[in-house]
Amino acid sequence: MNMSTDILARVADVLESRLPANGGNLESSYVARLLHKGPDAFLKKIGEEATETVMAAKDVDAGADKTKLVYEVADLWFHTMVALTHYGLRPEDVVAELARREGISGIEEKASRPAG
Ligand SMILES: N=c1c2ncn([C@@H]3O[C@H](COP(=O)(O)OP(=O)(O)OP(=O)(O)O)[C@@H](O)[C@H]3O)c2ncn1[C@@H]1O[C@H](COP(=O)(O)O)[C@@H](O)[C@H]1O
Repeated sequence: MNMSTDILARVADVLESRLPANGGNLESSYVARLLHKGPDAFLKKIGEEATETVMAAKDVDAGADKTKLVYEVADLWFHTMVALTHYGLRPEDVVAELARREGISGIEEKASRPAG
């Protein structure tokens, strides 16, 4: 693993420790509270952060600096990682899927799908 995937794995370890089953502390942990509230709460956050990402990208198109876009994508990745944690998945699963797709053109992949 490299530095980028190391940080994803370390954050995922912390997120797992916040699961209700692992005694996540509702007093001190934002993640424990979000996981405790359940899917509706963190899936709503993913929708919000995706929208904020789109808005930040449009701001870059209009001349704004790119820092806000990085913040919003970090918020989006973080909240998707909370969802992965709830569903018993890891960022390594997503990285493995991207690795599987590496070098396969999207156009080629779509054309090879069964008709119908
Ligand atoms: N990467 C993050 C991270 N990114 C964003 N956030 C929090 O996500 C929350 C939502 O952000 P918003 O700007 O949408 O805030 P808001 O509108 O006030 O939030 P809502 O009340 O609508 O949910 C804020 O409280 C942010 O601080 C994060 N909280 C935690 N982490 C990671 O998760 C770890 C565990 O966090 P805790 O469980 O809180 O200790 C941390 O050590 C970090 O590594």
